Amino acid sequence: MTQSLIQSTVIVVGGPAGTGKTTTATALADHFSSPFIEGDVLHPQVNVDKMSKGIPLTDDDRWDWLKTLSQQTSIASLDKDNKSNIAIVSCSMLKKVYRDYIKLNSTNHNHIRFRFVFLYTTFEELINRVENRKGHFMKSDMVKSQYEIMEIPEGVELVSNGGDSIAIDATGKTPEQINKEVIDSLAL
Ligand SMILES: Nc1ncnc2c1ncn2[C@@H]1O[C@H](COP(=O)(O)OP(=O)(O)O)[C@@H](O)[C@H]1O
Ligand SMILES: O=C(O)[C@H](O)[C@@H](O)[C@H](O)[C@H](O)COP(=O)(O)O
Repeated sequence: MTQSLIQSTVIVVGGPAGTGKTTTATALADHFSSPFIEGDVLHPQVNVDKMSKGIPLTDDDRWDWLKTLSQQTSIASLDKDNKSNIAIVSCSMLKKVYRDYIKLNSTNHNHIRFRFVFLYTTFEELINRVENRKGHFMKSDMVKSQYEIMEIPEGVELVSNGGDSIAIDATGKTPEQINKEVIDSLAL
């Protein structure tokens, strides 16, 4: 695939609960003047109910949600009124198979460049942040299951090796530092 076929870019900001997805995605949207879609808003009510009770989602609960967020963000990136030709979405995308699924289920994956920005930090920091977060269905008892299944992008997944992903260790960094590191690493 040559660069000339690329019409737009979808940036998916991921990582476990409390890692800073919404904070980073909002800052990226501001930087690029691009739309930001909060992935949690696209869950069907049945998923929200499950997570609210502290029950982790299964892969079968996730596929339709991942497809929906991929397609809505792809459409937003291609919208003729979106001059940046970039759209941003937050999604935990904890496993490689979810990242692959998001890309393959886009409306037009041959013409959309994907960038998966995976943020991670320590388990203790995540627990602390999620416990202090108000008004969200994810409670801190869900962080353990997320941390256990989390696959930080590595090897051929990385942009530096020809892939679509960047992995950012957010530990001890301010949102501004993280944002700069992300923008420098995106290779857009
Ligand atoms: N780099 C950071 N350092 C310290 N706290 C942060 C940082 N990034 C985000 N936070 C805080 O952590 C909490 C979770 O951030 P949020 O962006 O909502 O994460 P997520 O969307 O991944 O769940 C919020 O209270 C936010 O203000
Ligand atoms: O920021 C958060 O609170 C979480 O990351 C939240 O977004 C949740 O994890 C997913 O929406 C559920 O999906 P998974 O079970 O696949 O993480």
